[in-house]
Amino acid sequence: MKLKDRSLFREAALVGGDWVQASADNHIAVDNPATGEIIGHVPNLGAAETRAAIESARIAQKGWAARTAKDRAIVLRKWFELMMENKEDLGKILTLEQGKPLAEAMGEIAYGASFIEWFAEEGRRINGDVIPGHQPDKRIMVMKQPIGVVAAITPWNFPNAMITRKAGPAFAAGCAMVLKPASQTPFSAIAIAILAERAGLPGGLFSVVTGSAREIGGEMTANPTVRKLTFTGSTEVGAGLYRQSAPTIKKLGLELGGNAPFIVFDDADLDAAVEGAIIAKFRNNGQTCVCANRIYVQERVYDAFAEKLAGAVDKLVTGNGFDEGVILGPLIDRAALEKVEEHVADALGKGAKTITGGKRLSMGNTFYEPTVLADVTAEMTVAREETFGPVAPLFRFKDEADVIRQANDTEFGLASYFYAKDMARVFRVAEALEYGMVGVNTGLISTAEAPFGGVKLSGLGREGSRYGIDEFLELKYVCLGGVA
Ligand SMILES: NC(=O)C1=CN([C@@H]2O[C@H](COP(=O)(O)OP(=O)(O)OC[C@H]3O[C@@H](n4cnc5c(N)ncnc54)[C@H](O)[C@@H]3O)[C@@H](O)[C@H]2O)C=CC1
Ligand SMILES: O=C(O)[C@H](O)CS(=O)(=O)O
Repeated sequence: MKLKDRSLFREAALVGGDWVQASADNHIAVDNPATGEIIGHVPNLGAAETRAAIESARIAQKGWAARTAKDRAIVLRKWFELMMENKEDLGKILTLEQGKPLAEAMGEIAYGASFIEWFAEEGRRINGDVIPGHQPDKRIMVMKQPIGVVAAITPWNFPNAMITRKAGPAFAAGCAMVLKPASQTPFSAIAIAILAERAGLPGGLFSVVTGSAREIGGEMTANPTVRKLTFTGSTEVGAGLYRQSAPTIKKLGLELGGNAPFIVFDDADLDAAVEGAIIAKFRNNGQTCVCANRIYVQERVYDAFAEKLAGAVDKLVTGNGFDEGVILGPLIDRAALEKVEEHVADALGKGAKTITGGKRLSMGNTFYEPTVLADVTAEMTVAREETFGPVAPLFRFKDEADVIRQANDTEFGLASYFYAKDMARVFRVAEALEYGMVGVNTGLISTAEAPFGGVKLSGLGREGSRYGIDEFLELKYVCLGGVA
């Protein structure tokens, strides 16, 4: 991997303003999911280093919160500019450790940086209220203040954007952050921490602690100095962190698993629906929490849609993310590929048919053909569990009532999508879907301007938009008496 700025690839963690190098006898190896080769090592840290990072954060946060919103915005704007100036290097580091094609990785850098840009602006509009008093001599004020020290735990599938979607509002609100990135993809986090230092973020305000998830998470959830925990990842882990945070009553942000329905009504523009399904299903090789996990097609257009979708899927090239023309990279690891194989085998065993794809590729242990399955039913595992891979299962439905029932038959509620032209239907279906987000005639909804998040087992809170900064603020009510 050739970088313009080699210093952005650093085998070290950032603990309270100090860089801790990976040692030969206590490190975590990081591999390239496309080839299996080791690309570097990071320190295997635990509770003691996490405690130190939290204490440094507590101290640094006081000074940071005392600065004006404009001062904080200037530093964040500089951080955004440095990310964009170094987009190619950051993209290469991301492709190397996560596998997505370089163009998609650079797209993630721009998407991730957009949260820093957005919240640099939002941070200057954290306004309170002055409310008419309830008695002649009283005046009521409402202040919004930073919650303080924030702990963040992020996943491997978006190693840049899932961090900046939290760090942007946290720092804009005047908070400090201690981050544990996914062990599969730490170098993207380290690289943006280097740029944060260059942008002028004070030492100790932002730590990146690599190592034992259980130990680091255990300290983050138990330490009373941490007033907010923000997590993106699986529902299972999120529920555990929720339990662990209860004794210290922390504010929680949970962006968890999904099981998105993608519905094609018989009045849909089928070519547009195919284009949307390709994005919603195969972005990041199907490894996003908002990926279409179930595709419902109304009976009258089922065969036409299935044929068009299979034709588009056959054009998707799978391979190493650094190779020209590759659209789909590897899955993150062998276990992810085996989960995809299990889902396909279960569906075929219960009567589904393969239209295209359906087996692993010989180029390595993490590559799987983009796949379309027909005649999928609710009894199959793919209907209930997130596949997190390049498999598009097609279900049939009769009418609106039938598909709303099927689409809502899940304990998840993150993203949902449907294609239809009739405006009355668009309102009826958007209102009936039990999800935090609904894409209408589009398969790509994620943007810094909009509130991202889910309901039910998909999590708590929203990230991005003007709502996202409230997650890092506390309201203070001040009652002024004696105002005669
Ligand atoms: N709602 C959303 O925005 C997103 C949800 N996800 C969900 O996450 C899953 C895939 O991502 P993974 O990284 O495999 O999820 P994961 O939940 O295994 O890991 C996520 C993060 O949690 C850490 N972690 C794991 N066990 C922990 C513990 N006991 N204590 C503290 N930290 C722990 C991991 O090291 C990683 O940093 C899928 O279910 C996907 O839907 C992933 C990305 C975004
Ligand atoms: O799945 C995730 O990790 C992200 O939330 C996906 S998105 O923000 O790029 O839609």
